[in-house]
Amino acid sequence: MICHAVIPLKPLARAKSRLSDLLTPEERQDLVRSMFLRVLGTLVALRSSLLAEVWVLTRDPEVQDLATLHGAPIIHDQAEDLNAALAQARATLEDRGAPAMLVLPADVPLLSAADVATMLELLAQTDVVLVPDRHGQGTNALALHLPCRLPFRFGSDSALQHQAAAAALGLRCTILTSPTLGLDVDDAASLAAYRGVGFGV
Ligand SMILES: Nc1nc2c(ncn2[C@@H]2O[C@H](COP(=O)(O)OP(=O)(O)OP(=O)(O)O)[C@@H](O)[C@H]2O)c(=O)[nH]1
Ligand SMILES: C=C(OP(=O)(O)O)C(=O)O
Repeated sequence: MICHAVIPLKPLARAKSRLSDLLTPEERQDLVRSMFLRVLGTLVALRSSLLAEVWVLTRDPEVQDLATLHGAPIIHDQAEDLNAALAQARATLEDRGAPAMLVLPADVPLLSAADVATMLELLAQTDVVLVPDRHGQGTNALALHLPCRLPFRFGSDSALQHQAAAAALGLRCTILTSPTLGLDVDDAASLAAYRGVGFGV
């Protein structure tokens, strides 16, 4: 399954606001930048094998420069929020005839090549693959065949929201739990877990 990965990233200066009590603005930006580069590095290493392309969805000029340094094309985020930005990115991929889309946020730094391979293996047998966060509530990754009408429902309880939206469209949704991809760093506990494995500011 040749797939296009999309990494959405909001402006660094606004990222990880939930960590503002713990980290200074500079520490937050360093954390987000380092996590993004880990995710980007993992994915660009899979181009020409599992992935046809790795796109970075952002409006932040620094993030665009980092993506370009890694040979990743930009989708300039012109939307109001994450779900609208992902819909914009999906339209771009569909216009290019991409057969599948893999959404991987920039805050899942333990992402492994095996995670990507497993998601794409599962996608060959289903309509949607969803990786929930470690609590089973958020959505840490989503793989779709294109074209696809599934609405993006990132936000609170998004794992259930995406499953319900898939069911409403008659789409089969396969859940993949992963100890690596299941960790998104967005609060004190997940930051401690990330630091516990030897990373993170
Ligand atoms: N391009 C783009 N990416 C976004 C947008 N909103 C969130 N993201 C990214 O989507 C991923 C998951 O979002 P969150 O977990 O909410 O991350 P966050 O917004 O930095 O965290 P908080 O500010 O604490 O809510 C992260 O990589 C964000 O940078 C958006 O409007 N546009
Ligand atoms: C946007 C999401 O991430 P978080 O829950 O970390 O905000 C989500 O899981 O839908």
